[in-house]
Amino acid sequence: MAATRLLAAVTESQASLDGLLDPAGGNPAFTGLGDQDRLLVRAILLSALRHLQLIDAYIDQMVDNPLPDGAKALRQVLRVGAAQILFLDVPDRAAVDLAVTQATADPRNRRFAGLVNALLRRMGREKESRLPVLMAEVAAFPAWFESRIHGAYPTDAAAILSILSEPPAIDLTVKSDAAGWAEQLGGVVLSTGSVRIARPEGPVSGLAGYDEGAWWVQDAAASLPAQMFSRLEGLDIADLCAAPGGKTAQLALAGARVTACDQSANRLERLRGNLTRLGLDVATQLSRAQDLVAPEGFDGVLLDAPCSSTGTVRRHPDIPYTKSQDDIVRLARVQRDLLDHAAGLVRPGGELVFSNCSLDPMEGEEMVAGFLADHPAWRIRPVDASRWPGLESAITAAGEIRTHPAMLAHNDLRLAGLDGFYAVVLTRP
Ligand SMILES: C[S@@+](CC[C@H](N)C(=O)[O-])C[C@H]1O[C@@H](n2cnc3c(N)ncnc32)[C@H](O)[C@@H]1O
Repeated sequence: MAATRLLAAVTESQASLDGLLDPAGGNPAFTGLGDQDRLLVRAILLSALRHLQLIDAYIDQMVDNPLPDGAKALRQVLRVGAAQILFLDVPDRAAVDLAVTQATADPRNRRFAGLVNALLRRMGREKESRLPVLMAEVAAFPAWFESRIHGAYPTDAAAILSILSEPPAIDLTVKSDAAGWAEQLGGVVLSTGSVRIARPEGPVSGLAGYDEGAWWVQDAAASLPAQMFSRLEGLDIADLCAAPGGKTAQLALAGARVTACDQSANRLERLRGNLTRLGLDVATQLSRAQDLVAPEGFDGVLLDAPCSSTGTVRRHPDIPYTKSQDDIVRLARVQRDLLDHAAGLVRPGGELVFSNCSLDPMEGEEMVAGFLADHPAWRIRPVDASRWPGLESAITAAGEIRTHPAMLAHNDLRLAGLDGFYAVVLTRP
């Protein structure tokens, strides 16, 4: 029941999956479940959303008459059943029985219980032969999303779209001894300094080093912006959109005096908890970045701005269904406002690092070009392309960073890929 209700919330009401599944304040249909059921529901939702276009096309091919628009509740039951049958290690019989029970329990679906039973059983019988054909034929994501990726990455779009349906590896930013932690956790050290491990069966909090605060989870691409300041030790640095604090931790670890600001009390609380576990000390400020007043200014400012997050679809497969092109336009405006304000907080000669996890140039290269056109004395300080071996292609001609998920390719898909990120260092005259 919970899975169909939550899938409906994402696909029909554009609710964020992270928000729905948040242990503190998430949807009661999820938070009220026991641990095992939560794991299963999460796995069903991730699989259903990663393969939603394919699942829908499969369902549509199997019914004689197209499901009417009014049959939304029925489609959610079929999607949840199909996700288990096609992509999860759940016995087909159990997935079919559960779907039929659900259909029977809902007055809107009761008369379709026979259809649910027949369709899902047939899916189980035929999947071996039909799934590969559908995978080759059906576009993986909604048209608006695919078209933005094709427009921005004409040569890499196919590789990007293909890896976006894969669950990502886990990258850890370690306080020290990356080689030692890689050996202990069975991972590899990336050129970013991160330790990459294949996704463990259980929660990461069960891994060695978690309790002692030796590392934190942070995609390798997300670890780049904080590394881009030319100097941090002993400097005053503001982290304007800081929670949950991955970049704040890097800045503090490098010896900066950090003021971590976020507009969300809950998320700032999470940041404090994370920094406490890591034994790192920073000042926190609950504030909108636009309202932060600092007459003395800062030596450096990090603006890791809110964005469409399209670079993180591997871990947030709801994004193509909860965001739209209009959101990208709106968020680019928000980012520009925040960037203008952030610029005013930088001391003369200081650095402003702007970053976000969108794949869309409108929220990155184009937005920053607009800022530079309006602030002609500001400059990009180009990143040295040899700094992170293997990521040379992530440095733009202007010296910005532009990563995408098809980078850091690996034969073992469990260890491949990178979040999409944009980052640039801007210097104040
Ligand atoms: C992409 S997340 C930041 C991730 C964080 N920098 C990290 O590395 O862990 C964006 C954050 O910006 C915060 N935020 C959004 N709009 C804001 C604003 N106008 N002022 C301050 N914080 C804001 C959100 O609450 C969210 O925590």
